[in-house]
Amino acid sequence: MRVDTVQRLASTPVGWLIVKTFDELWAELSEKARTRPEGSGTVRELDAGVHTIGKKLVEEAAESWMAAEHEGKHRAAEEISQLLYHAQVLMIALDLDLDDVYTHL
Ligand SMILES: N=c1c2ncn([C@@H]3O[C@H](COP(=O)(O)OP(=O)(O)OP(=O)(O)O)[C@@H](O)[C@H]3O)c2ncn1[C@@H]1O[C@H](COP(=O)(O)O)[C@@H](O)[C@H]1O
Repeated sequence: MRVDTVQRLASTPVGWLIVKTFDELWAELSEKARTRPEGSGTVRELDAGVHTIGKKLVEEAAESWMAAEHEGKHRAAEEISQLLYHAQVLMIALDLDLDDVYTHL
């Protein structure tokens, strides 16, 4: 593990370690969309289009809900991370910036 990653590690309320923040994921996915590296699932998903991304988003929302009700908060956190990932992919597909969303918060 890289030294800067170790330095950023911190305990969370659910006892996990932070390895990537929302903003860091956004920067990474934006770069992938720009450079289109081979083997990137994000590039594959962007190429599949808004309909496919939207279905993944709804699927992860449902899995987050089910995990929250029946599988406990650790599993819910895992599913919510996937929900955030797919939300970011959908934003990139629509050429939305973070500020376009933040303005509604
Ligand atoms: N955080 C994610 C992430 N979350 C979810 N996914 C994708 O979404 C899929 C989850 O959907 P599925 O429900 O079908 O998968 P599953 O195996 O059934 O998992 P469960 O939902 O049942 O738990 C995963 O297989 C990944 O393809 C993600 N793909 C990528 N990332 C991040 O995005 C970065 C860039 O990824 P690439 O573009 O692939 O390089 C990576 O470094 C990761 O940090």
